[in-house]
Amino acid sequence: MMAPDLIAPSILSADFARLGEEVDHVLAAGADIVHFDVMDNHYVPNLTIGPLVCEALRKHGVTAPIDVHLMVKPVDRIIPDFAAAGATYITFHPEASEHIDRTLQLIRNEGCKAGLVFNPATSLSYLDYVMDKVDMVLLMSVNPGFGGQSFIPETMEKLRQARKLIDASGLEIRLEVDGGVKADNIGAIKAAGADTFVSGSGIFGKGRDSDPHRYDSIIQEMRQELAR
Ligand SMILES: O=C(CO)[C@H](O)[C@H](O)COP(=O)(O)O
Ligand SMILES: [Fe+2]
Repeated sequence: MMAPDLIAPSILSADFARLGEEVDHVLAAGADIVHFDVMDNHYVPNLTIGPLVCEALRKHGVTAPIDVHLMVKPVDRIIPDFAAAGATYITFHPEASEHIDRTLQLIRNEGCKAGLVFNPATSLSYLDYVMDKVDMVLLMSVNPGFGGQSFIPETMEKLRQARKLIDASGLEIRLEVDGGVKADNIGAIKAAGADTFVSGSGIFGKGRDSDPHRYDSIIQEMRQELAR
């Protein structure tokens, strides 16, 4: 049985000068979880935000799950800091960890849900011996590092493969997709097997200054596409 759909706005495309307000607005508009992109200018060619910002969102009053997508190498030493800062999910790229099994266990031992992230050219075979230590499989539908890129169509077939693996495992594992997700492709992405949808520029893209109800209408449109 498929888990309920979750819409996860990526704050990478939010207005960082008003981050707390942006997160409040998007959650009030009906988003389910907050996708938090952490980039280190080493594993990926961009630099973003760390545990202090995650903690600041919790202090601001955000109670929704925070989905921390680590694009950092090495990965292990930052995990306890994110757990202490209030992360709910912590996902990482297998290429960024020397010991994937150990990193997954570290995340769960810190009290968070653990996930593996697959770049467009990364094989799903990384799941082979760790399926029971994973709460989330995240398929990148762009190469990581930047918001606003186009969805890579080959992701659809990979999603179908990942859905089969998850269903065959009988475990409760979310299948998330990240990169180029918009209202006009979210329905097809769900049909391919995803249940958790990250969208950055698709939600925050134009800002809400021109239309204060923009986040409500875009999330409503996504929900309608998911319900078809
Ligand atoms: O992990 C990411 C990039 O590495 C972002 O989550 C992703 O790109 C979201 O942005 P958009 O929806 O604009 O593609
Ligand atoms: Fe992401």
